[in-house]
Amino acid sequence: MQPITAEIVSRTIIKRPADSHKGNYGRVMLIGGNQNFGGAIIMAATAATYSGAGLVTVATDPSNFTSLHARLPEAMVIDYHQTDTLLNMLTGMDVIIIGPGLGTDTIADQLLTAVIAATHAPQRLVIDGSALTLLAQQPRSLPATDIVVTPHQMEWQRLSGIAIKDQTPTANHDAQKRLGVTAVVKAHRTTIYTDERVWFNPGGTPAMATGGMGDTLAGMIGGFVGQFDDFTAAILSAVYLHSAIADDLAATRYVVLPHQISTRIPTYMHRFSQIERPS
Ligand SMILES: NC(=O)C1=CN([C@@H]2O[C@H](COP(=O)(O)OP(=O)(O)OC[C@H]3O[C@@H](n4cnc5c(N)ncnc54)[C@H](O)[C@@H]3O)[C@@H](O)[C@H]2O)[C@@H](O)CC1
Ligand SMILES: Nc1ncnc2c1ncn2[C@@H]1O[C@H](COP(=O)(O)OP(=O)(O)O)[C@@H](O)[C@H]1O
Ligand SMILES: [Mg+2]
Repeated sequence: MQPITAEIVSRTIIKRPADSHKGNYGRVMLIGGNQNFGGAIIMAATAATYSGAGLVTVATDPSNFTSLHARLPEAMVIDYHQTDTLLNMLTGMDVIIIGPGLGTDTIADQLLTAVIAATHAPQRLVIDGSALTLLAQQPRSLPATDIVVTPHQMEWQRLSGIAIKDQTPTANHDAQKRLGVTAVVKAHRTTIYTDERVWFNPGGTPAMATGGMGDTLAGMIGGFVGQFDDFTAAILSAVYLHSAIADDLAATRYVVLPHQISTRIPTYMHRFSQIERPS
């Protein structure tokens, strides 16, 4: 196992070319947020936007439109029941994040099936939260493109079949290879599995044990993979920064809330982009 290092992050988050525009930094669609879990998709969309995603569209239940706009006017919205419109828009997206607050009812299940079938390379797919539970209940063949799953230990148990107590790096890596996607297994010390390697995140604090913390990470990962070409490095950088920001906040706070992390992402990205590293 290798630790994610600050060097990886500073090599990944580079200064933006002056001659660039929002179309260069990722069109990201987030799909989730049912009538009960609107907060999850709002937190994920907030994190994606603060992570630098060029254009953010949220496909969600219409009951979330007003609160989303009040928190995040930068985001566009679409009713996720309008499947034809959604799938049409999906073709123009660089990154699709599905699952935060999606729920596991029939509508959610059908939506996941439709989105997986419509996603094609070079689009990048982030599967989180309820979408992982649905995938565990009914496996579907995934498109041949960059895909990352972001389960916590219970979701990983459902998806991989490995009981939490048996989730060793070796067992997890075998399961990741079977699934054929990058896996971010979230815990106190999050581990990341690619075909080649196992990484661990050196940061993280129990001050992060708040609902929405993983939704925020999913949004960060989506924002980063939409901007930075190296898929693995973008994921590792998001995982590292998410907990590095939390660790700094936890130096003086008992609890860290997800939105407190999101609002600080641009400052941390700026800091890492200023560090010159030999390539
Ligand atoms: N404000 C909101 O709208 C929120 C919505 N959420 C959404 O709710 C849906 C269900 O997700 P949940 O994760 O709550 O429910 P799950 O039922 O998938 O998992 C939670 C269960 O897993 C257990 N568990 C074991 N190890 C764990 C670990 N390392 N980390 C976290 N939990 C662990 C917990 O104790 C709990 O019993 C998802 O779509 C999620 O995005 C949650 O993110 C909470 C906040
Ligand atoms: N004790 C802890 N130490 C380090 N990180 C933690 C701790 N508790 C939670 N986290 C982090 O918070 C996030 C929680 O994700 P998740 O359970 O999916 O949250 P949610 O679905 O409520 O948004 C993960 O990134 C996890 O690593
Ligand atoms: Mg989660």
